[in-house]
Amino acid sequence: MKNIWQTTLKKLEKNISPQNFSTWIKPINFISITDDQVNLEVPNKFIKGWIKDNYQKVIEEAISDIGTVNYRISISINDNPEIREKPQPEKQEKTEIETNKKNLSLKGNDQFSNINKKYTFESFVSGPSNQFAHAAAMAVANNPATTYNPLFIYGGVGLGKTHIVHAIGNEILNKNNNLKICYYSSEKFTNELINSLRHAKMDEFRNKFRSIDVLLIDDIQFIAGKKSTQEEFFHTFNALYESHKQIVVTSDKFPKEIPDLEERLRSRFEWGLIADIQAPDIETKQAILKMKADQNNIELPEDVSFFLANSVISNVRELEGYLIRIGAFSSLTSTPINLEMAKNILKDIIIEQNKEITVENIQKTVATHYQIKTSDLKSSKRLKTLVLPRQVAMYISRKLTSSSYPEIGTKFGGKDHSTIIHAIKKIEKNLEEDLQLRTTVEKLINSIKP
Ligand SMILES: Nc1ncnc2c1ncn2[C@@H]1O[C@H](COP(=O)(O)OP(=O)(O)OP(=O)(O)O)[C@@H](O)[C@H]1O
Repeated sequence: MKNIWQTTLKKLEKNISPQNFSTWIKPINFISITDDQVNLEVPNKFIKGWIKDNYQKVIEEAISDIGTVNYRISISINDNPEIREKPQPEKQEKTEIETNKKNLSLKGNDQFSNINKKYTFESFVSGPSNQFAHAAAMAVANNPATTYNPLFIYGGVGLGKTHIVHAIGNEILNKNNNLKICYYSSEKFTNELINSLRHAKMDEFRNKFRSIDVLLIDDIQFIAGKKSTQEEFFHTFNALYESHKQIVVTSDKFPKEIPDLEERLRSRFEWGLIADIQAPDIETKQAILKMKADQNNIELPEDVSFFLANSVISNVRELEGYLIRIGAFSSLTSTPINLEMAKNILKDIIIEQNKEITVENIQKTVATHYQIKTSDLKSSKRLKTLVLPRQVAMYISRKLTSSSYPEIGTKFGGKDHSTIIHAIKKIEKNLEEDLQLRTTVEKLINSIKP
């Protein structure tokens, strides 16, 4: 019977992206088949819900295809983490420091954790754009180091990554104040490493980081290109992972998109769960505004909230900044907030609603994202690192502007219209299969659209 499941897995692997396959399908345990029912087991409620919503039909079809029976699946939960197949960390050479597990620097959570009490799950508004990351973060906070390790959260600037990471820390601390939780930006990690190197205090540094129960590292993209930081972080990661400690990492990019990041680190980030945060929709932005207004005792009329939510494309920090500005003006002048006042205060800073979308703007945005020159997009160089951005830029140009294929061709250095059609078809096809590309293109489109 287990053979049926093995064959099903092979079929599913062909039809589901590797990322989704390893996140959702791999944790499934086959239990038994009774009549037309296949009994499966998963480690927690979150995975069960996700599979039911997204993969139940695909799995049922894949199993039913094998024989003549139309199977249904039944999923139960086994919350014993041992049943979950986990990738085994590569064996790491032990340094003398790693074998010395003495706790030299950790004396108590409060002086060490750097957790911002303000950022909690209660003060985090969940909506379609961040639902997945939010649910994954809650799962980690409820059961650290059992299911999703590491948890890798990525998303654009000001979309709540730091908030959610602190929320994990606060939630864990609320439940178990004895755990050593440590929040660090990757910049701070680097600085501390440099100082420790300079002052010959590497033993202390290592002991400190390797005696943590939950390590929260924010903005990991900043260690890109820094060889010794990556090296040290790699060993810290391994030491913690091997001792079943929770690691949470945030980044502004998907692991594969972080330039100059060592492959061995990149692959470790992909061991656990990768969850993204997208730009919030209008409703979520308004809900965030309401929460922030309440927190700051600001009376925010509905039309002003709508105006703000509409004016800020994605960055929640920016949204919050505008709200505080209007609130401050209202309080200093003792006048209630209204739409005219809000428009007046923000007239110089708010992004114009009708910002024109042009092929040139699209080229600039895409080139910045991929860290290449706009002239490379217009060139005919066939380097792999240029071909994809070029095709993405062509695809978005066609999608967001009314330019014809020949017009787009002209703006891309005089290319034939058939080249543009080919590029667009290629991207359309890849978008169906490649989650990472889909996320990138969605992010680019969101940042280009006013
Ligand atoms: N869903 C949300 N609910 C409530 N507040 C939010 C939400 N998303 C973002 N914020 C708020 O927006 C501000 C910026 O968020 P945060 O610093 O977490 O963003 P970030 O993604 O870490 O940004 P960066 O990329 O610059 O590091 C914070 O004040 C945070 O509380």
